[in-house]
Amino acid sequence: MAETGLCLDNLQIHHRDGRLLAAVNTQVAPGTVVSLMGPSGVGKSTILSAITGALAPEFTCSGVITLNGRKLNELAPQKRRVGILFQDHLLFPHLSVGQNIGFGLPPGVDDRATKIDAALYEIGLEGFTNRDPDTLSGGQRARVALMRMLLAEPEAILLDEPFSRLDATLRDRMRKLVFDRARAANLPVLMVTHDKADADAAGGEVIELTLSD
Ligand SMILES: Nc1ncnc2c1ncn2[C@@H]1O[C@H](COP(=O)(O)OP(=O)(O)OP(=O)(O)O)[C@@H](O)[C@H]1O
Repeated sequence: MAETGLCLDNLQIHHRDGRLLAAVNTQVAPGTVVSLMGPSGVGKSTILSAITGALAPEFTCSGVITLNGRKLNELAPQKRRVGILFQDHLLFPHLSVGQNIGFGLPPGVDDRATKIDAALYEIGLEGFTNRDPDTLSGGQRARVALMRMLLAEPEAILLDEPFSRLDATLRDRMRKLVFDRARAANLPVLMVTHDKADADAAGGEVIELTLSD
């Protein structure tokens, strides 16, 4: 049977000139979190880009990335079914909150307005459909970004320091929301963080990357 979860089998990222940037070999089981830590510039975000298919042309990657037995390496980003959350909780500024959420829904899905309303209700933002994203607080933006990602029904979640800009109370709430949702949906989560408390809250394996010479 094909292996479930997210597997990074000897994933190596090289600069175009051949220098090694980062290497990682791990398996993230469904419903668990693996934390990627290490100094600034060690290549944590670049590893996530290799998984989403958004690796900058300055880099190449080798090794095999599989998600629930599907090899991702050559797949177009939109076919990988990997969701990612960033620290800036990037929302489309020219779209309303409802349209931002709706962006996560697969095209052609029925009853979009009802699904968007239900999603907003679930994150405590009932009635926010027509609001401009710029009028939201950081915590509200974070929840909208999370919902938009989940509605796309990803098979794995990548987190690039999504809690780092939130204040302590919101950070706790957001961590719980993300980890609970991932566990409930049995999704593997790979989280980049500088904050040991994030890794402690996640409770899974911690991989410490070190700078190569
Ligand atoms: N698009 C790019 N073009 C060229 N170099 C890049 C690009 N993106 C990142 N780099 C370089 O690759 C290295 C790794 O960057 P990356 O963002 O993956 O590190 P990181 O470990 O996530 O750092 P931080 O913790 O500061 O976010 C850095 O030296 C960075 O300057």
